[in-house]
Amino acid sequence: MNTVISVEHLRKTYGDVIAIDDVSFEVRHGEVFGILGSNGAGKTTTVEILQGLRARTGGRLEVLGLDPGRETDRLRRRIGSQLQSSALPERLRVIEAVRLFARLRDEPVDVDGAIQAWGLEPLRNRPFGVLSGGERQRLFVALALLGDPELVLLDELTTGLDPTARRATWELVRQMRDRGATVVLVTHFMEEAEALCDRVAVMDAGRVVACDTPHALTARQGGPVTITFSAIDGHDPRSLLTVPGVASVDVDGGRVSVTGHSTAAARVAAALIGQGVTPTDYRTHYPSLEDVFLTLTGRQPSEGEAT
Ligand SMILES: Nc1ncnc2c1ncn2[C@@H]1O[C@H](COP(=O)(O)OP(=O)(O)OP(=O)(O)O)[C@@H](O)[C@H]1O
Repeated sequence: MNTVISVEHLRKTYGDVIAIDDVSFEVRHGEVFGILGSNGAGKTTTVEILQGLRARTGGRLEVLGLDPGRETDRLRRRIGSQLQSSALPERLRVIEAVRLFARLRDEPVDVDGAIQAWGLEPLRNRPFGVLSGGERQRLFVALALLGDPELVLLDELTTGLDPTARRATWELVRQMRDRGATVVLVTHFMEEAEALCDRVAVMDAGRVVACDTPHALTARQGGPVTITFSAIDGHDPRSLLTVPGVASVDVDGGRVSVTGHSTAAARVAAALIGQGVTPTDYRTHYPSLEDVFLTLTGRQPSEGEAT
């Protein structure tokens, strides 16, 4: 699979502040790659260096075969980048914004096609200033994707959106990927990363502390699976300790709690049925990316950098 972005030992300092200490990762063609981290982890600095908006202090970097530090203009024509909200004047109409950005592309852009594709037709003549958060994001996605860039960089795309608008925006990201773009998505929403990303890099204090698929990370670092159900008269839950993969069995206030390897959930269910016991409230909690994040960094994704 082609490598679209290759980052090796990237470093960025601002005077005494080490924003990026030592970051390495690769992004492959056609994937949605997540960069996760709490506030101040170095995510924005990383994606700004990737598109040549900031100079690196050290390390090697290649984006679409180009050096963002030296070949910035050539690179910018091939990538789509999400704007910050403040980047558009309040009175600029949606259609005017799309036309303006279309002119910045080398190749002719089908403006009406873009308006249709991203559901902007009803908003066509509305000024940017009156758009809702979700409508703005839709416009930003459309602008980032004008001219079908090979690589799209999105930084905190859904911050400030309500759950419905957030899910609608996730759909837009999936559409980008289906059109063949490679997407780099900066987020501190673990649920978003789990829903969208093929692979994620977890950043903490200027370093990548893990990089893999969400599934591999949760299987490796998310901790055990927990199974709970109500104790049943005449059944000794400790008999489950002999089930392969089970690590512990506890009974507390009539509630049985079993922990173990991810394969234990199915095996415990089978063992219970074999013992003639069928709990009606059998629940399984699989570790999530949030658990992984906590294990790896010792903090919640929304927490700031420890000082
Ligand atoms: N221009 C700058 N001058 C000095 N320090 C900076 C500058 N830009 C960023 N930093 C510092 O570098 C570190 C990384 O910042 P960055 O914005 O990349 O983090 P982030 O992971 O994107 O955080 P957030 O989720 O809050 O946006 C932070 O400690 C920040 O204060």
